[in-house]
Amino acid sequence: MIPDYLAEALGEVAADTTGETAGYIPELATADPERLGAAFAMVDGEVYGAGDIDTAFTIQSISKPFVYALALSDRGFDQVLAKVGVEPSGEAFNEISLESGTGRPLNPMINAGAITTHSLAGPEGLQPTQRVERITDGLSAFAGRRLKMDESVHASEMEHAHRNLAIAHMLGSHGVLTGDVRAVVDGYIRQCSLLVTARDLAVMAATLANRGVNPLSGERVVPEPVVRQVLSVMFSCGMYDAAGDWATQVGIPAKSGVAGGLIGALPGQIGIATFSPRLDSHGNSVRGVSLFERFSSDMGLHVMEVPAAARAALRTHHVVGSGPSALRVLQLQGGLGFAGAEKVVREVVGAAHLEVRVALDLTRVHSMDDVARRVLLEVVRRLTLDGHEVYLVDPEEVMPDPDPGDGGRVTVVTHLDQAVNAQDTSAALRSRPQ
Ligand SMILES: NC(=O)CC[C@H](N)C(=O)O
Repeated sequence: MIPDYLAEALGEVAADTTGETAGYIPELATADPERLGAAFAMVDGEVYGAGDIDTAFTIQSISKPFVYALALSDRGFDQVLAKVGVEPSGEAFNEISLESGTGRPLNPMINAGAITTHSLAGPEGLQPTQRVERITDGLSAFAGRRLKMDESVHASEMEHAHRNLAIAHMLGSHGVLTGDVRAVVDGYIRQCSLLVTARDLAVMAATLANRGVNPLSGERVVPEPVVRQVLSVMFSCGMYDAAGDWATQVGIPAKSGVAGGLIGALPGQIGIATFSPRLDSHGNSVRGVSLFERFSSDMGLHVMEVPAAARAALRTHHVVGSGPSALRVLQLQGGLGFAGAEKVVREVVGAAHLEVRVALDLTRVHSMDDVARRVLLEVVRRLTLDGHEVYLVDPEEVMPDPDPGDGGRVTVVTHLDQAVNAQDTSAALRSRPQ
């Protein structure tokens, strides 16, 4: 089903031959412009694809968020943020743009920031070759397999690296780069010359979506706070001077590369990668952008769209029985976060006509985060203090340690009918065994 959907999406963009392969790197200019592939990697490791998802090409700027993650992990936020900002530049990726005064690059997604970030990967004092090794190891961990370098692309790009060398010398003049500036540029271009496939990139993106744990290998590659930082910067800066359009039209943290790769990562959901070498004026893959626009609207992936789960957290809200033993039942569903739990608060706390007996039915809830748990415990506590009898229907025990404390009392049952039929909560119902 999903591969068919992907194949259909590829079919819809294949006719678009607008754009050009990257002309400023001779090796890339000769790439087959018709190559086209798309891959989804779920956070549980399932990978789907269609088209050229096993064709190797150089990662180029898609390496930038991953090396940024390594630098943040290796050197800490303070050291990295002192050298590289997080503001979108609104300029082309290879603009020689530095923050006035500090000389600090505006963000790690443009070349100035990425060259600086490259120099911050690994512990201080590494030799350039050791730093490239650290980066190769790190990006291989994100992919879940050993990545190799395309020496001919590296040589071709190094031969024409005038802009990157100019940027690096500007960084050196501000003390942002120290030591052998040319060696840093060479290392950065080696990082960009690592060979990946769309399948690899989808897994790398899924590792970010999966809080820094590679869903295939199970290896934790970087800590969660680093992932949040990287995804945030991808969202605001990943598509260079098309970042504004991207945020409104697609709305997924993303990163593009001039060899035609494009990735998107949605926290807790999915890693997406597309491959098509022809680029638009921003250096982003033309067909790749079209595919992401379609994925975002077809699957409701835009981060500003309310996920279905949160919208429908409160499945039903009804009363069973009548008179003093009537039971108000609130049936919740899906993965409960703050938004879902807040709906329960709105329904019951301070409600004008609320039955004495209230049941929160979690039978259809598959998970809840700590915020949701704390909100629901507070609801139970308040209802108890207001004189209500509260039941928690929780057959799968998705709510850990349901005791509200502070005078709150809840009776945990495994089936709703146990709450419906209860006459005397102390005798008829069992609490969760201690
Ligand atoms: N946007 C890109 O992919 C640019 C990467 C390329 N290696 C460069 O530095 O110019």
